Amino acid sequence: MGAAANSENIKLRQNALLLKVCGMRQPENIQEILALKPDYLGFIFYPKSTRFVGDEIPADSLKNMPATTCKVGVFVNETYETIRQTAEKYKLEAVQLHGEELPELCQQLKETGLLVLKAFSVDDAFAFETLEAYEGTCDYYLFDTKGNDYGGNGVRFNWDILKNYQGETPFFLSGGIDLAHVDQIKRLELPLLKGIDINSRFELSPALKDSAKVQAFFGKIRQA
Ligand SMILES: O=C(O)c1ccccc1N[C@@H]1O[C@H](COP(=O)(O)O)[C@@H](O)[C@H]1O
Repeated sequence: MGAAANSENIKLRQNALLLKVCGMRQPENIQEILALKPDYLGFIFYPKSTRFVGDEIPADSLKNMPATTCKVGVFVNETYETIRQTAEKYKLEAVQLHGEELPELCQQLKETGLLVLKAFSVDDAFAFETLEAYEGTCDYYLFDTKGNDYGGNGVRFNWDILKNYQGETPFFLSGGIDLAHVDQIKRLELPLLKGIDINSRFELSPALKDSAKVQAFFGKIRQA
């Protein structure tokens, strides 16, 4: 799917929470999750992650994905060139920058037509002023829990802190989200919350998603 078509799709679905399943790797498992029609599917291009795609996914296998699902590459402190080349190779439509990437890199990548999600590690001391420099440089923020690793820690942060967010960029909620959290998510009164990202809490083993559990989550969250 091209970037323009993709942003059109996202606009059409902007009233519902966008659902992203991250950390995919095995081709059969990818097909199982695609059958559930996620809005975004994430692939980790961070070599130190247990979910690193490595060579397990032939670049070709990501080329023929349904137009309704946006392919996201997750990167940690990579260069512009590496991200661009990887995006080209795997035909990614979006990039999630999950390290200490600067606003300039977000802007540069956005200008290429890629959708840009910039992740921030949140704890009770998170300084929302940090985000001011990123306004307008990315399409979404992604608020994840500050933990030992860059991502995939499986731990939630205190969502109440998001009431302090004064910015204009819409965001995804991430970090340890599990099936049991659906009701709490639905009660959140955060107008700029546009998407939910699930990952390690839906796994049978690293990068292998439990499709029945993902289906249960999607079913509950998509219920009016
Ligand atoms: O999942 C990983 O291994 C990972 C590694 C490096 C950067 C990001 C990573 N995953 C992202 O982490 C968040 C939260 O995941 P979890 O629910 O806490 O397991 C999610 O956005 C993933 O995209």
